Amino acid sequence: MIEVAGLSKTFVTGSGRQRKVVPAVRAVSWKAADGAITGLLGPNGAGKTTTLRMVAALLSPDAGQARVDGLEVAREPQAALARLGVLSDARGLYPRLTARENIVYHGRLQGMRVADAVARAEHLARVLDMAPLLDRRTEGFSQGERMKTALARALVHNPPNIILDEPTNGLDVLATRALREALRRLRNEEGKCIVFSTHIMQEVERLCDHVVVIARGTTVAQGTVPELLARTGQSDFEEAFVSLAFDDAERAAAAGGEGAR
Ligand SMILES: Nc1ncnc2c1ncn2[C@@H]1O[C@H](COP(=O)(O)OP(=O)(O)OP(=O)(O)O)[C@@H](O)[C@H]1O
Repeated sequence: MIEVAGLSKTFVTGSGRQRKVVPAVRAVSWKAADGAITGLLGPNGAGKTTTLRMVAALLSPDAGQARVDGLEVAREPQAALARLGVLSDARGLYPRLTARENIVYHGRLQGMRVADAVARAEHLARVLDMAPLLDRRTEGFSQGERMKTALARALVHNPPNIILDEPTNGLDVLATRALREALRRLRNEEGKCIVFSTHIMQEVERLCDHVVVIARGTTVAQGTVPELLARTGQSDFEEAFVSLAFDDAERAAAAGGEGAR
């Protein structure tokens, strides 16, 4: 289970007249259950990546906590990360190593024995339907092949929790479907707690058991897709999202832009 409570982060860039204060995440709170897929849905710049980076101990929060299976990430990062798989958008594979070597190497970094990491790579190759890739160098892999390899690498230590930052970025329709299928399997067969960020409504509708809508750095709504539809009185999820995530001025500006084209 992943739990975020009152999480906040402000970035300060530049100095003097160039000084800018960006409140990226403001008191964000949500819970992601085991055996469920939770989607963080928000427009560009809403604070999704910053939130997930705090969950992954890559950034420290100014206030609030992120907990992984009850372990506070900022206080016990190693124990929390042992229970967390992280797939960031930078896939960061070693091109000269095969997919198997990339996965096993990551397992070694996680403190696994070689034999265990090798066995786990084989298992994940079956679950993620990527066995033919295992002995190829990752140099030249397609986006979808890279994504599968990176996902296997993130899962090598068999973490009960997984976070993925915009995992379908750059994937074509078949690779996106394959990823969705893989995430469903990890939820249904292994009971994982899965959290992913996206700004794509269809992905959320097709995949998510729970949706957290983030806008302007804060949580504006959460629930199932039918609950969010009922709450906004909409039958179309895109309309529901727009009414939750944008204020009147933003909606009017977007409508003006559409009319002008
Ligand atoms: N290292 C940083 N320094 C300064 N500002 C930052 C930094 N990282 C993020 N921000 C700002 O924080 C805000 C939230 O960014 P974030 O990347 O978390 O949004 P996001 O919801 O993931 O957006 P997207 O869907 O566009 O990736 C943005 O205004 C962004 O410019």
